[in-house]
Amino acid sequence: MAPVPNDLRPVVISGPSGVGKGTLYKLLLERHPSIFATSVSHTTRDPRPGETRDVDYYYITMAEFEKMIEEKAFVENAKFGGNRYGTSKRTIGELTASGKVVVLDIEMEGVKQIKNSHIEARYVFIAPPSMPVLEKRLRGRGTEKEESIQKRLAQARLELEYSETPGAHDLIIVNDDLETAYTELEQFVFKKTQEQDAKDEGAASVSVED
Ligand SMILES: Nc1ncnc2c1ncn2[C@@H]1O[C@H](COP(=O)(O)OP(=O)(O)OP(=O)(O)O)[C@@H](O)[C@H]1O
Repeated sequence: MAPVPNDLRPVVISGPSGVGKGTLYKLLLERHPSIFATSVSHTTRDPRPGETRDVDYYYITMAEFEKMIEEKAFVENAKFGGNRYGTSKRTIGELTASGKVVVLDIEMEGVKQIKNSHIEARYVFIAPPSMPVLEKRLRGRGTEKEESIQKRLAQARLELEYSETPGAHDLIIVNDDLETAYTELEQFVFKKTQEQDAKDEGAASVSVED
């Protein structure tokens, strides 16, 4: 039977491009589909062939997007190639209220925004074993041109620097061996909160006295 998580706070996964965030994120959702959920983002870009409205994205106009920013409806939002993307507080709130643990795959600026939005969340940073290994994975994936690889490696250095800021993340996982990294992630997300630990200890001592 699938374990039940004690902590429903969203899990924000970040780390440099090519480090394996997407791979770890997908494993978590595949192995525990009834526990974890992805949050559907809002975007101003048009749907691509094969995408489904309200499943892949909530497609909205630029005016609607700007209104949502004004209303502080997003925990984070970003612009890529002229299009805007955002994660809404409401989407996260509804999923959490339905008992799911929301997992977010977010880049560094988004992580900083989520922290400023003051939502309760847990922050996991995925680090590469080394820069040469990261470069090898980026090249091995075969999805990037040379210029894009260099850009991603430069950004990776900034992300690694940020990960060294005390308190920036609750956990840093070095993704060397995939299954080992996955186990660390799983253990972290199923960990009890300190309050639950204290409550359980209290309950245990009562039963001992009984
Ligand atoms: N522990 C690992 N050992 C070896 N290869 C790995 C490991 N984890 C992931 N990979 C491989 O590294 C490549 C990059 O992984 P992935 O696409 O998940 O990275 P990402 O961090 O999500 O990148 P992006 O932010 O660009 O989407 C993939 O080809 C993946 O199969």
